[in-house]
Amino acid sequence: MLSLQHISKYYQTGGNKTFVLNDLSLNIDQGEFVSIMGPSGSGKSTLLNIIGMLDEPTSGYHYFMEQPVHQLKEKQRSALYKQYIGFVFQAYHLIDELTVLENIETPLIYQNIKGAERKALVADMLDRFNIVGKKDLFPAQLSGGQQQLVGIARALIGKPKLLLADEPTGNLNSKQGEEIMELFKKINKEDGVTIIQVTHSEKNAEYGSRIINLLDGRIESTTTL
Ligand SMILES: Nc1ncnc2c1ncn2[C@@H]1O[C@H](COP(=O)(O)OP(=O)(O)OP(=O)(O)O)[C@@H](O)[C@H]1O
Repeated sequence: MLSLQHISKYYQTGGNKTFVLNDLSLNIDQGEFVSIMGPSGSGKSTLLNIIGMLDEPTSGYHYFMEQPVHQLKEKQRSALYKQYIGFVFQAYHLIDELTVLENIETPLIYQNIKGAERKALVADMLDRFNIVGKKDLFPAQLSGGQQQLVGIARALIGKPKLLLADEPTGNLNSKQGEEIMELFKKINKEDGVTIIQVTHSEKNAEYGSRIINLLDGRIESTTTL
């Protein structure tokens, strides 16, 4: 599904190049649940953002769903993203002025899905995530755990093949975090959604089938569970 080959990313600081990712290669198959760990500054978010096409490497080859992402134009990349990828952020990134229902609906509007179908899809998602009663509330009226559920519902509404999550439980208490991890496990097992998550938590990482440890922009070790 995903192949990164010799990916590097550096920033020019003064006369020096600071490498955030250094000649990193990685393959991920459809159906995997991968956890990325590593100390602060080791390049985890940068790697996830490159996989999610929110950031570009300085060099290297990036293939996703058989497409050479490194050769695609911005418009083609964004079409690929919209079709296949859902992104969940630590800070939720919900739109404050929109209700729960409207936040979840947003990706479908971008995908030009008609009103009646949108309503049906959102209703299913609200039901599945047990948040029907919250549909007309605004994000500020929800707990952190509920906001993250909305963030995940929004990421999944377009039926992505790949779900990317950057510290999805970082702002949650351990019970809420566990619920999110259980939900990820279910999405991965039952719906076959491939998941790549960045986490600082050993416990959360173990929900995955493979743990990749980054150090200084390189893969230091990989553990298969
Ligand atoms: N625009 C930039 N200019 C220079 N350096 C940058 C820039 N953006 C990111 N970096 C550096 O890239 C490195 C990796 O950042 P990244 O966010 O990928 O790390 P991380 O492993 O996700 O860290 P954390 O666990 O703290 O979130 C950091 O040292 C950061 O300072």
